[in-house]
Amino acid sequence: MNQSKEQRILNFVLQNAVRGDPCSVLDTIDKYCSQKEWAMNVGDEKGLILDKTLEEVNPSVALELGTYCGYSAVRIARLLKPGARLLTVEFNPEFAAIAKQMIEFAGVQDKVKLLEGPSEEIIPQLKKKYEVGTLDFVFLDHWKDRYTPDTILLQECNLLKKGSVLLADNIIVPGAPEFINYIRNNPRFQCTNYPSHLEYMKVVDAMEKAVFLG
Ligand SMILES: COCc1ccccc1-c1cc(O)c2[nH]cnc(=O)c2c1
Ligand SMILES: [Mg+2]
Repeated sequence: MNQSKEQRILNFVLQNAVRGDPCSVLDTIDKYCSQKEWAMNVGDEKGLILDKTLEEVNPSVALELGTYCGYSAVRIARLLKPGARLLTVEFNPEFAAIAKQMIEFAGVQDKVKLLEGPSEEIIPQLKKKYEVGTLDFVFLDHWKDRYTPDTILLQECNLLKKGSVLLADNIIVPGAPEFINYIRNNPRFQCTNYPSHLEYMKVVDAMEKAVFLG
């Protein structure tokens, strides 16, 4: 059975990156996906916006919705302070299996907990099953039509506190117009738009930061 693109990306990392070196893993994925096969990693340009937001927030507990191959999980985990942790949610079992290996190869497995399943099922389990109090940072990078319902669910589950930061990918492409309408018209969030480009392409994209005001 021929390999998936995600398996080819992982194999390229296993053969070309330095085990235990997150930056080497990120650079190797970016090299493969810009030169050989495009893939929906947040990438190096929008990745810098993610880095800067993480350095501002310096989260103790971070949540990622949409793991894919684990690129942004590695990107986030490499910047976490000692004792801080990332919970990352992936619905697709094939992607989750690839991401698990990617995270372990990068050596950040002690900081990352990969949760396989639909976000709408996992979010309500975070407090009791995964011992989460509140979330300092949430990266939304999954199905665009889940951005709004999952943001509402995070609030309903009391997982956000004053100052919690949401960062959403793909505001332009594929686009999340309903989320933008919801979050920018919601007085409980302070929003900032970050223009950028679709990963590995000259196509315009953007990220949106939304700070929960409590
Ligand atoms: C499967 O579509 C791939 C694609 C095709 C064209 C343009 C954008 C995207 C795209 C880019 C992303 O960063 C994404 N991030 C998370 N979940 C996505 O579905 C996603 C899709
Ligand atoms: Mg994305």
